Formats: sequence, structure tokens, C-alpha cells
Amino acid sequence: MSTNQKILTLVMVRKANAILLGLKKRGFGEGKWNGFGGKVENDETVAEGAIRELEEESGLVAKCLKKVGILEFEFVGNPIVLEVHVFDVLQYEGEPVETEEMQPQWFPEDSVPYEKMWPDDILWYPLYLKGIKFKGYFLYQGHDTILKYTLTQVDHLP
Ligand SMILES: COc1nc(N)nc2c1ncn2[C@H]1C[C@H](O)[C@@H](COP(=O)(O)OP(=O)(O)OP(=O)(O)O)O1
Repeated sequence: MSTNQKILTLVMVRKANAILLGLKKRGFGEGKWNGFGGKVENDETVAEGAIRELEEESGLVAKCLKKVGILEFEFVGNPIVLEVHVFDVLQYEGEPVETEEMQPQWFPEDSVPYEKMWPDDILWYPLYLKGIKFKGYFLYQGHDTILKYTLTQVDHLP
């Protein structure tokens, strides 16, 4: 891994035609609805990091996860590349609770609040919601403008 690369997770939870999102209360992406996740620690695998972050941010304990996408984000003027591993939770225990970082809420899949989310979400969620695996790259100017991007369907993910 390059020193300019950070590995993060993004964990998506669904139930009968609804998706669980959290309103980020602080830090990177504050004020945006998003899945749950964060930086992977040195002593854990990416999947372990995903499970830990989901519990820390929503109170849910993931019992079965599947990787569904890998997204790379770059920001003009910032040498750090974020490599975000996106997971779908197939089984979990518990009920979502508000935490210091996130305020969780279920949204019907046809009413995802894209206008209050990262601008990349409206591009890859349709693939995710159809069960298609994907890889993407997004170059941002600030936090609101995507200057260029690529998004491809893939059969397999590492
Ligand atoms: C730039 O576009 C992004 N779009 C989406 N949908 N999600 C993103 C984007 N950039 C980052 N993310 C995700 C990846 C993570 O799930 C969070 C960011 O995690 P954070 O920086 O808050 O990581 P933590 O380890 O929780 O940080 P602290 O403990 O330092 O608060 O957003």
C-alpha cells in the first residue's frame, strides 16, 4: 500500500426494500447521509474493520458480510487516495441506535436522499441496489464537485 493511500470501509445495511443510512454528526462528511464505516486499523483485516465500524456507529453486529464494491477517491490538492471497500450486510443482530458519530434512519429504496449525500452515491447506488458488483474512481474538487470518474461492473473483487 502506498503511503498516500488510506483503506476505509463503507457498510450498507438493507431490509425489505429499505436501506439504513446514518447522518454523519462529526468529522469527514459531516451533515451527509451515508453508510457506516471508517478507517481500517493496522491490526485488523478490512472485513474486521467493517464489522467494528458498523457496531461503533450504529450498534448493529454484522454476522455475515459480502464485499460489493471498491471505490477510490482523490481530492484536487490532496495527495491522499481513499480506497473505500463497500460491504453489504447479509445478516446482523440488534437494532440501530444513535451514536456519537451517526444518527441512523431507514429509507425506502426509492427515496434515497441523494441530495444530502456524497455526489458519487447517486452514480453507484443503482448498481449496488441491483446486486451488481462495481469498481469506481472519482476525482473531487472540494466535497461537492466530481471533475471526472469511472465506474465499471465487475465479476469479482479482491
Ligand atoms: C468522497 O466520497 C465518498 N462517498 C461516500 N459515499 N463515502 C465516502 C466518501 N469518502 C469517504 N467515504 C466514507 C468512507 C467511510 O465510511 C467514511 C469516512 O470515515 P471517517 O473518515 O469518518 O473514518 P473514521 O475512522 O470513523 O474516522 P475518525 O475515527 O477519525 O472520526 O466515509
